[in-house]
Amino acid sequence: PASQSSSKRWTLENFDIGRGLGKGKFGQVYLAREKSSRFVVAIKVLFKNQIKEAKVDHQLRREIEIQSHLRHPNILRMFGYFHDDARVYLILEYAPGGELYRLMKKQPNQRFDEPMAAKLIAQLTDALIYCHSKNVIHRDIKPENLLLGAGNSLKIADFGWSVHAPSSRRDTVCGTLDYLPPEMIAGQTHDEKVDIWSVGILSYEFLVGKPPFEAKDYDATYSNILQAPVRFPSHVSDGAKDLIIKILQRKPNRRLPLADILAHEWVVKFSKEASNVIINSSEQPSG
Ligand SMILES: Cc1nn(C)cc1-c1nc2c(-c3cnn(Cc4ccccc4)c3)c(Cl)cnc2[nH]1
Repeated sequence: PASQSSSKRWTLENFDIGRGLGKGKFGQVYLAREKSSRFVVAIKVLFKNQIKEAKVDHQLRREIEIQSHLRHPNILRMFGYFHDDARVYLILEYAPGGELYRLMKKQPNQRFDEPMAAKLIAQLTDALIYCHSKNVIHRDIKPENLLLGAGNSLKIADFGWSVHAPSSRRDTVCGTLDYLPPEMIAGQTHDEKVDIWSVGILSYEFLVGKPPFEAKDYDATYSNILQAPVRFPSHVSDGAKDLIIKILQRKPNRRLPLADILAHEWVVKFSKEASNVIINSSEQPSG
């Protein structure tokens, strides 16, 4: 709503705070409702001392700068932010479907059918085409950073790692390596093609239920990302295999461009088909 322009001075007084929605490394997200408009949002609360200790305040500033200026149906909106002496509050779009990986874990065999996977891949690709058109690379596309809006629409959240391309990562990678391309784990300069690699990893994970280079430990994963051939279970169709192999090319320039992913026959065919995904009906708000 126009009244929620990001230039308005917000304070906690403007909101009724509801239940906790989730926890991240630096803070917690709460359901909230803006009092005058009764508009429902998610408020991410981050502690200033933790941010300073971890020296990620530049990352937070970048997340705010980037996410508050992006406008796309598959990118979680940031409506504004405010802070008090101890905390920073990000006013974010509320995604009623919750975290994508939870929905995936609920499916039979903990993976999506081809129509659902193709729909998610098409939405993710569309959002990244938009980001790259603004010279923004996300760099941290993984199931934990994907939420579900109304109608199981995909929402990219958490731009904490996004930068303007090209870039050479200075901060140490923490958390899983599974979604990072060879050039990033080797600490080389990288560009927006790192996000294409993540689409390939996620495409595999949506259809198989786990990422292709997953291994028992960090070093084994590292080695797999750099040299292991991608292996597919027999239930993965030839069309899906063709797409994923064309995306997961170790040389960035050989990767299928995002526009060609959207136009790939498997994506076009299945993103139009109805999917029988089990939605988290218990969590859908009534009405
Ligand atoms: C959970 C959940 N269940 N249902 C039915 C809806 C949701 C929901 N969660 C969100 C969330 C949400 C919550 N946690 N997280 C993870 C997190 C937390 C703190 C820092 C970084 C990342 C995101 C958001 Cl931002 C935005 N919208 C959300 N909606």
